[in-house]
Amino acid sequence: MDDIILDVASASCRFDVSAPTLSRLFSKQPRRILRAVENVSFTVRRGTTFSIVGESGCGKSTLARMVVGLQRPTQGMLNFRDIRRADGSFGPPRVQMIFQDPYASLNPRWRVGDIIAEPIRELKLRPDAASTKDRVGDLLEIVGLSRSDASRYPHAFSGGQRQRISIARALATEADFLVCDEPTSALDVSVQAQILNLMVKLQKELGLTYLFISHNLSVVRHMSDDLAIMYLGRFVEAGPAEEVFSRPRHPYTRLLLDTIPDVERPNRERRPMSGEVPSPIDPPPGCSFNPRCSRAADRCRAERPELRMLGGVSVSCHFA
Ligand SMILES: Nc1ncnc2c1ncn2[C@@H]1O[C@H](COP(=O)(O)OP(=O)(O)OP(=O)(O)O)[C@@H](O)[C@H]1O
Repeated sequence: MDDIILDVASASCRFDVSAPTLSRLFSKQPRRILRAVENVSFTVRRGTTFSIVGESGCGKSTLARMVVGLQRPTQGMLNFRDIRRADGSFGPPRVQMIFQDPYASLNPRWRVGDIIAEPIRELKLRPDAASTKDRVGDLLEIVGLSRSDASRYPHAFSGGQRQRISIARALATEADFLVCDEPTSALDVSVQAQILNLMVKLQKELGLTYLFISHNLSVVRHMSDDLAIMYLGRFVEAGPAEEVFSRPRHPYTRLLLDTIPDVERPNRERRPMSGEVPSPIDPPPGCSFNPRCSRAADRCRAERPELRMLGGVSVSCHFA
């Protein structure tokens, strides 16, 4: 399946973080604009996983929130294309978000069965209480829990099980497109793998499309079809995941790759990520990565490199 389901064109999100007007006028401070996402373009193909990776504060969550409509872009467009579903209906995909902290996103006072049934009732996806209950049971089994878990409360479950409940609730809406914002980063490594495997299995079985956000390249390594590396609000490298992993062209991508363990090369030297991400309010001139780049030259400090295509991958580096 190669049809485009999401089209993002030159999307930006800027926040005005100036002091309140009066105090700004008295102290003659200029306006302070934070560029959380700057001029980002990409497409997501139906049934695939598009991953966005970058350090904390690079704008991943803001982009995810724009995709689900929780944050308006200040420029550019984000468009979901109509799709034909298995039941024959035609229309925009149903989009749901899965958050990092499954406990915070589940109402602790509700039984799990009610949490999962709520969207089914709200969207009138089942004709009566009995078939809703049946569907809840099916969903619990689909995510690897048991039907009897419906009567328990969220606190009775482990972090990994709670994330399974979040996934079941998202699927209860008959979602086609899941925006997953660091869905495993609050979990132990072994549990992370179980949740990722579940997501891969569900994608295959249900034809789901994922926009997967992570700060950790190793998390997305085995599940991404396409990958974008984000730095200070911009994509610095984007393309087919295999190509980016096997031939990273941007120095920042290489740095991110250097920080993750490689089972095939266990003795490889692993360099820790050094330096701080500059402020998105006052980004450095030229390439925003230049203060941390070992290869930075005068040109990098003066001129911002545009994204250009190199072997099927777009890269913004003067020396790629
Ligand atoms: N509503 C807001 N008002 C002002 N600034 C914001 C707002 N939301 C996000 N930001 C800023 O935008 C930048 C990008 O934040 P965002 O949360 O998108 O990054 P992130 O890559 O998801 O980081 P993290 O992984 O830590 O959540 C940060 O500097 C953040 O402080």
